[in-house]
Amino acid sequence: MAEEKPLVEISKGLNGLEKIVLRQVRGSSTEVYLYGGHVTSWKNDHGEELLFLSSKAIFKPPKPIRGGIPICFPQFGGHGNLDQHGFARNRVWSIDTDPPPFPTASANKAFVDLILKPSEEDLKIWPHSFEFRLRITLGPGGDLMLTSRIRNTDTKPFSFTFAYHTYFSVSDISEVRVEGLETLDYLDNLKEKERFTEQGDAITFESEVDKIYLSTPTKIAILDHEKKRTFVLRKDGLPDAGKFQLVWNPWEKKAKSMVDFGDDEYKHMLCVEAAAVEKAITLKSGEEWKGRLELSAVPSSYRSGQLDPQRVLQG
Ligand SMILES: O=P(O)(O)OC[C@H]1O[C@@H](O)[C@H](O)[C@@H](O)[C@@H]1O
Repeated sequence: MAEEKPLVEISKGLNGLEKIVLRQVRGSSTEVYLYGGHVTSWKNDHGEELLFLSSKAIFKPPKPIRGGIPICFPQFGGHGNLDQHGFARNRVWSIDTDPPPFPTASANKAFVDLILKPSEEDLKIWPHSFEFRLRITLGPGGDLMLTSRIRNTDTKPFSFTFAYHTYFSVSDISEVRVEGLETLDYLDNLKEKERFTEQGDAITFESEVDKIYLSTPTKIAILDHEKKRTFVLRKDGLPDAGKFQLVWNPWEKKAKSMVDFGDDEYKHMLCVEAAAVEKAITLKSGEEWKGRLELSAVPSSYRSGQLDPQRVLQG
């Protein structure tokens, strides 16, 4: 019998938008829309969804998709003249059929390479030529990796901010802890970016949160007690970017004000975003920046004390 191989399929998604489905032999899968270069689904070997996608998400340009992993580029949030979070998340990307060599081995991995180049219209609002290559990889064990390679193809330098705006699916936000950010300094977006220091143990949630943590470690864990699941987030090669981590949950009031978000859905999501925000990245002509995010979901028996979160962080 032929050996089973990971699969890469192109199909039509919602509203006829093109999507790519990556499947691993043990059952994990991920879906990526060309619209936004946007990962909308990531399932483990048991077919359980690991990312949050709003039931009210609007899969129609120019509205970005609510949930999954939006790519914020060339501007994070309102830090500039562009629309919130830049335009990469609401442009149609292409499949990159001839990507430059990739340093890591691809054996047994399912992956797809996407590319975004600015259109004439984009150049009017952000006058810099670039090539943004995004590789999305599903490892044999179901780990999801996103690698961004952004090249300045212009004659002049440019600067940008960036984020992987990852929406995780959680059973109940009040049962969730984030480990790895405790005792760090953060800027509070809800208090005009005033700087505070996180006190005490792991981060828990009981109201709206919109914080930019500074000088964060390369590994962070999200513990979902009810689901007995721990997400481990690793970021590599994000030299400056790796120092920032955003944590966002709109909570009840803001949720109600968002057209593409269910009133109660804030209970089932948490955004923990690897980002380059406070200090923009500058690329000279011909230079390339690379930022990688790796996500894994492991069963945790944290409640019964079998899994020490510190081991997850340091291991
Ligand atoms: O509604 P958007 O544009 O997708 O943004 C969602 C949120 O994204 C977060 O990253 C920001 O810190 C929040 O301030 C913002 O509300």
